[in-house]
Amino acid sequence: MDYAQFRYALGTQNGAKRRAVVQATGVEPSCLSVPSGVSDQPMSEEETIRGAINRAKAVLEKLPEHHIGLGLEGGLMLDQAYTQQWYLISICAAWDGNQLSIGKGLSFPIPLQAAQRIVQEGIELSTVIDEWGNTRGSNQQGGAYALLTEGRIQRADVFQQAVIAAITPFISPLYKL
Ligand SMILES: O=P(O)(O)OP(=O)(O)OP(=O)(O)OC[C@H]1O[C@@H](n2cnc3c(O)ncnc32)[C@H](O)[C@@H]1O
Repeated sequence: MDYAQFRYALGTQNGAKRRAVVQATGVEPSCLSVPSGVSDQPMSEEETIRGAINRAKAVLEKLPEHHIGLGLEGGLMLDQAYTQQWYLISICAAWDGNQLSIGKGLSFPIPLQAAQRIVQEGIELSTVIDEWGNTRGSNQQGGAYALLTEGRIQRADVFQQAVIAAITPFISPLYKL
């Protein structure tokens, strides 16, 4: 399968997200910041997916000479069913002007202390992660995944899998049977 057959437009300038697309497709996307239309810190899976879709559609509209618009969105969700735990999620939406596809990356539990500060102080996850890791711009680098796992998992790698999941239906012949 040739993931490099398309020209991709990515709805952000974020370095970790750009690397994820390069790793997933083997080609450099055109990057343009577009509004997600959701809060800076999405607090549910539904809101995170909506932000990803908004970005994918907006960037393809702005860069119509591309085949696929990609929206990558990070967010938090509370698992009320089993663990009462907050999870970091990484979603990719892919839109070709006709068909929409969603890929979901690794869902990772975040410490209660981080979730409480985000909810109570209205701050973003990256603020807490940068504070704890004594870094700046962690969301453009390894992210919370890298801090929590001491580098075993990188934000770009998680989004890479989400991107592959989202674009494979446009590429694999098995979806056209
Ligand atoms: O530049 P854009 O594309 O907006 O990327 P972003 O990282 O700022 O924004 P997202 O919408 O993907 O994520 C929502 C918020 O969650 C934060 N966030 C998400 N995943 C993160 C991670 O792995 N590490 C640190 N912060 C993260 C992020 O910094 C935002 O404040």
